[in-house]
Amino acid sequence: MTKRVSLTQYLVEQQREHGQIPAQLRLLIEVVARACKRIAISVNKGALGEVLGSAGSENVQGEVQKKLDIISNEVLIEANEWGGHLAAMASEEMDSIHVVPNRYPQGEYLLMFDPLDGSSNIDVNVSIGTIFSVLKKPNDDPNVIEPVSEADFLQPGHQQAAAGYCVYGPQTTLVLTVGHGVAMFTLDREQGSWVLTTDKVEIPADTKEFAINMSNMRHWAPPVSRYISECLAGKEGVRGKDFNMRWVASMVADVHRIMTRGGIFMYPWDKREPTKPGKLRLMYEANPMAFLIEQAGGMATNGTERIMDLPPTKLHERVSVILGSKNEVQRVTDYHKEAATPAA
Ligand SMILES: O=P(O)(O)OC[C@H]1O[C@](O)(COP(=O)(O)O)[C@@H](O)[C@@H]1O
Ligand SMILES: [Mg+2]
Ligand SMILES: [Mg+2]
Repeated sequence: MTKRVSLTQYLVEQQREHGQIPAQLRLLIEVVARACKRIAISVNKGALGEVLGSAGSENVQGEVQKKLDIISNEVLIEANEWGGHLAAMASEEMDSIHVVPNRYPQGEYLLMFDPLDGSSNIDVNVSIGTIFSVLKKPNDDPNVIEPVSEADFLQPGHQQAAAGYCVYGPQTTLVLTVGHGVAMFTLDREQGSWVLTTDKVEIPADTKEFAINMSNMRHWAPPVSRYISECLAGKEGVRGKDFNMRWVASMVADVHRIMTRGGIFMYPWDKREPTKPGKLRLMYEANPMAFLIEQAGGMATNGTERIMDLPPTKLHERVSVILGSKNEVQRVTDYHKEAATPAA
């Protein structure tokens, strides 16, 4: 029988043998993983646990909050605030940052999360998830006590110390990077433990599968229309191969499919609200997913630039997202560059 490796064992190995993560970060990830287990329990209760339906409130972005959005947000805050590894948290569901109260020990990390991703899928029993990202507080000199501010969070994605997501689907799976590859852990529901099920995830560079909300087609920019119409032309077109399409409408589930078998995911800028860079959030969705995708050998851009190099200007910033199999993301990015270059 092959030896089962738990999340704790994996993280301890990363810390001790490879010197890749400090103890504080290891403990912080374990707290987040425990919170995800609690969220999974609520998700699994469904109609029996009064967790379905709208909460009757709106978040800072004007989106209707579901009960599970609020429950998941509370679980993550409650689990993390007394852990002693954090200075503050920020969430898609909160207007501003949540500083760890000073009755609890203070840590040097900042945690950001989309507590419940794919909210429109909660009530219809389709896969949803939690996405998280960890940054280090810029001034972590223990001799200088400075209050945490929103500005501390505005670091580009390449400075993330860790990122991950948990997908609540037929299986509950935690996918994690601390900057040295990507590992997947499946929740053993009987034992209540995370078991390493895939190490060193690798996304194939080529794919025949794309994920985009096709109902927005008429609003897309020309490079996106060009790419998708070439995919749709199949074997007879310039690509010379048939493509398949998938759209779960939970970023976590769509990205998890790409992590597992490759593909390209796009939620690009479109003409509906030209001043809005995109629908997805840079800090809670795009940056952590870009970190995971790159760590698995894929690529993530906003059409022209690497997502993880974008300097954030505000907490709830939006961004255009193109990520997944390297050669396809490169192709869409090249189309954007060509479109921006005036013909000679
Ligand atoms: O319904 P649309 O426009 O296709 O949008 C789907 C996208 O919106 C999101 O649900 C946004 O996430 P939230 O549920 O956290 O707001 C993504 O997960 C998904 O990719
Ligand atoms: Mg989301
Ligand atoms: Mg959400």
